[in-house]
Order: sequence, then structure tokens, then C-alpha cells
Amino acid sequence: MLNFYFDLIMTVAKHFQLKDDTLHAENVSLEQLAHDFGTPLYVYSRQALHDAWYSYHVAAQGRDVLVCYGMKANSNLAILNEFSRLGTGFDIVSGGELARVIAAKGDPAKVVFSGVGKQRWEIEAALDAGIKCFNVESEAELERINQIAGEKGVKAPISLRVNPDVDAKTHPYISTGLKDNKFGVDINEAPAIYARAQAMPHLEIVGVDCHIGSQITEISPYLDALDKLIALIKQLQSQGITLSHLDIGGGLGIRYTDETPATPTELLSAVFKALDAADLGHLQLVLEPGRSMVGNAGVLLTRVEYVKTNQDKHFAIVDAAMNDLIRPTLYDAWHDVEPVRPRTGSAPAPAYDIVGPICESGDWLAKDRALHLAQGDLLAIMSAGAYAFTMSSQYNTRPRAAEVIVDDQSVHLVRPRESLESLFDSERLID
Ligand SMILES: Cc1ncc(COP(=O)(O)O)c(C=O)c1O
Ligand SMILES: N[C@@H](CCCC[NH3+])C(=O)O
Repeated sequence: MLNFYFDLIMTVAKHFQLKDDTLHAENVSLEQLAHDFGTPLYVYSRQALHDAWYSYHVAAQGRDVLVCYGMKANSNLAILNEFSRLGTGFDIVSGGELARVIAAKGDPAKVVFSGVGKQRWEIEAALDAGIKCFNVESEAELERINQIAGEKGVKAPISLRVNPDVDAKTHPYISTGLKDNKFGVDINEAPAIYARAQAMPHLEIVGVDCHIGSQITEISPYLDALDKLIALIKQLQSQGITLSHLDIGGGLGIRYTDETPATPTELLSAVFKALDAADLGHLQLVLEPGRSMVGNAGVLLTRVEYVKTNQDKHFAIVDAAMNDLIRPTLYDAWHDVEPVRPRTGSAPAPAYDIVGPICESGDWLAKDRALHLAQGDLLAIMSAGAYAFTMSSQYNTRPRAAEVIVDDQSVHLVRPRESLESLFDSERLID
């Protein structure tokens, strides 16, 4: 019943919508935000963050589930702090991300540490902080963690990230669970590697982990991976290795345009069913969702600087660029583009390429969008809460955009726009 009401709320809850002919974030107009903070500007909805978290909370159905937010999707401290206060842990992939968790008052005891290239200092910092678990991605890493834990006189909690060789049916660049990918260890080798880990004195085996890719819209790839994980856990049991958790990673997709991704409830219901059938319902389930926690909680607000037509091709040149949002040119990714004050025209709307000012032909945010536009208009690039600011750069010596969080009628500036001086003030001339 709770799920039913939740789904109902989610279908009507729109965090970015037109009010009085102007696009709003919750109850603040994007025009006002552009006026107050300038553009390009990242705008996040606090309610959308809460709703995304709540969708996982409901999906857990009161069972032992730990959501370790995949913070690479959006690691602004205010967002981490928000999730931490809701009870999440974090999936980190670097010592830098661990430092962010600590700065955001997150709980290191709820941190899992993934990544194929953990350096000595990062392992030391994670042991000092007392993280929940290292998701170990190679035998060489196991040995390194064992050695460092020994030097510190502690036992390192570990889980092997296994590569189940399943097709996540997503973009090849963001698929991670195929045998050609660099991630994890071959699932067929895992029993032997676990046996070696068991013999290492400074390791404590606590779980098993896999993450098969990102922007996954169907449940079947998860279930294919889960079948293999269940077989592995049974094999480990027969070797006398018992685990306390199973981490199925993140990867659940969002709607960018017309996708209908599975919901957390659909995913977890199927996972619980498979675990119960295998008599493994006692395991804690760890999840590492990133995109589905933040993707549709943010937009990138940008202003049209110029419109021009080159040999019948229409361009809207905006003040945001590939340095602010690289997903379109990197993955050919689609982001909806919404005018903040939609215009109506009697003639059919021309098809615009929305491009930035950077000196690269790949500097585009959207292609062939039928829009009525004029110089000075504001546009919202939608679904820009995930892998947007975190993948931004200062290419062309462009300061990174400011970030604000809207909460009903209030606005919190959670990262000011970078100043020009800050872009080069640590650089030095040589005598
Ligand atoms: C190990 C790991 N966990 C979690 C995530 C988060 O994935 P997503 O944002 O697709 O939920 C990623 C990124 O794909 C990842 O590499
Ligand atoms: N950065 C990617 C996803 C990679 C996920 C990290 N493993 C995106 O924008 O879709």
C-alpha cells in the first residue's frame, strides 16, 4: 500500500515545472535565479533529492539495506550532507572522495571503497577512517591492503568485486561488468582468490560486490548477475567462508527523454525474491546508486548569447559549454532542453543545435531541437544532476559554474562561481 501511494506521489511530483509561464525549481523561478546568481548555473531541487532517497527507502521494505550513494555522480558537500542525514552511506572511489565524506559529516563506517587503482595513501586513509569495506578489484590490491593493515596492526574488512560477465544493455562506455572491462576479478577465479584472502592474516572477509554498469533500465541484467553471485556465495559457504553482505552496486537508470527505467521497488522486490529462494535473505543488501539519486534533481541553467544560421543550419550559442556538461559530446547523450519562458510562434520552430563558446566542434549540448528562441533567452538543460558538475573542467579558462539548492521558496548557494583569479593563482612564473 505504501508503495502504491509513493508511486502515485512520484507521478505527480514535478520538481521543475512551469508556473505563470516560467519554469520554476520548486517555488523559485529560474529567471530569478539567473538574475541573482548569473549563468551558467546548476540548480538542484532539495525535494527531488529527498524523493529519490525515499524511493530506495520504500523499496527496502524494512529489510536490512544500506544505500551507499555513488557520490561520483554529484559530490557537492551539501548534497552529501543531505543524504548522510537521511541515513545513507557512500560508495567512494578515491581518497579525495573519502575526504569529502568526512568534510560533509558523513559516517565513514558506512563507506565502501571501490576502484581498480587504490593507492597506498588512500588505503591508509580509509583504514584510519574505519570504513565499512574495501571492494577489492585485484589480487595485487588484496596483498597491498593486507600489508598496510598489518603495518597498522588492524584487520581490513574486504569484499571482492567480481566481474560476472553480463551485458548491462547500456552504452558501451558505461558498461562495467563484461569480461573485457577493467573492473573486478573474473567471477570464475573468485573462489580461489577468496581462499587466498582467507589465509591473509590482516584481512577480514565481509562481503561480495559487483557493479555491472550505469543507466541500466531493465532488471534482467541485475538478475543474471545475481544468479552468478548466489552460486558464488554458495560455493564460498562450502569453503567455510561466510559473508555478511552482498553489494549489487548501482546503475539504475533515469528518464532523460522517453526511457522507462525499472524502479528501485521493482529491482529490490526481484532481488529479495531471488535471495529468499536461495536461503540468503539474511544477508545485508548494499546498493551504490548514483545517477538515480541525483540525475533528475538538477538542471543546468544557461543563457542564449547569440543565434545564427550558417547555410540553413541554426545554432543557438549559449553560455554553458562542454566544460560544464560533457555527457552529450562524450556519450552522445540526450538531455532535454526546456525554455525558461517558452515562446510561441506561428511558423514551425527551427531546429537548433545548442552549442557552447568553446573552440571544439564537439562543444554541443543538444542537436536539432525544435525551439522558438531569441538572443537573451534562458534555457534549462534537464537531467543535469548527475555526472554533470562532477565531470566539469576549466577548459578554455572558464570558471566552473555556481551551484544552488532550492528548497521550496528558499535558495542556498552551495558553491559560488569560481573567480577568474582562482583559476591560475596557484600557477608560478619561472625566473
Ligand atoms: C563501483 C560503482 N558503484 C556505483 C556507481 C554508480 O552508478 P550509477 O550512477 O549508475 O548508479 C558506479 C558508476 O557507474 C560505479 O562505478
Ligand atoms: N559518467 C557516466 C557514468 C559513468 C559511471 C561511473 N562508473 C555518465 O555520465 O553517464
